[in-house]
Amino acid sequence: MSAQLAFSSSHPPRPAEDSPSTASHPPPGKPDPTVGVDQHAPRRLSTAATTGAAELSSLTLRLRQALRQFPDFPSPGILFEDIMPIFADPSLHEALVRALEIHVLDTYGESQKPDVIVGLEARGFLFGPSLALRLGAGFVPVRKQGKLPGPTETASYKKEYGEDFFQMQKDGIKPGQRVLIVDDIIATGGSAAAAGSLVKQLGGTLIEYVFILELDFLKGRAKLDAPVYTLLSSQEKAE
Ligand SMILES: O=P(O)(O)OC[C@H]1O[C@H](OP(=O)(O)OP(=O)(O)O)[C@H](O)[C@@H]1O
Ligand SMILES: Nc1ncnc2[nH]cnc12
Repeated sequence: MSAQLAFSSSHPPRPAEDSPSTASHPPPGKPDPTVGVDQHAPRRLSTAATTGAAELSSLTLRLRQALRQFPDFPSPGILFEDIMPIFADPSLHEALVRALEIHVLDTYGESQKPDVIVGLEARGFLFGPSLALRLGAGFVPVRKQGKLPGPTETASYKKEYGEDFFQMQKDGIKPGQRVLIVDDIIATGGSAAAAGSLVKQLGGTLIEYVFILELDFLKGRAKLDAPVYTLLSSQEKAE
């Protein structure tokens, strides 16, 4: 039942760069790293990316140790993963936001990073806004039905222990904006899939889902049609 540390991602690492570049202005003599990348070619990580990977590894070890599990909450048979100790400790809170920042910058670089972080109610609100601020992105909430004023889009979903409706404000995302969805946990994937469909209904380009923790045995990522990254994976199926 113990949590396993993993950097779980469907992304290949970002191509090597010796100096920063953008899609329109790659460094002189270098191929544009965002165009025509051979996904299967072996890659050399830059010094910065290697340093980032080492820092990420040490941060996630600390984060994993902070998690607590509560059997039979909120209903019998559910092993509840409690992430709140991370937020009770400022140094772990900082470690979480820094780990996610490293992941996004190592994956997308400055030039391709998201315009908008979308966070899911309620636990996606705990770190989505801080991550957005670090990345210079906007933060837009996905809320449970009936909480947001003005015109909204609605999507229904089923989760590990119930059914619900999510909403976003129609003007929350401008067509073509690059969107990254964050939440604390992916279990069945129902919540995240509904959030992804809302982002697309609003015209956003969904670049990635990012979670702190993944309940691997529920195979929630199979419901998602964008890349998925989780800092930690955990919970083998309960006996
Ligand atoms: O992958 P899924 O099966 O959809 O489950 C994951 C979702 O369940 C939890 O939220 P919950 O709906 O319990 O609400 P809360 O964040 O308001 O506590 C969790 O924070 C995720 O949002
Ligand atoms: N097992 C679990 N622990 C914490 N949050 C959850 N959300 C859905 N399943 C969960």
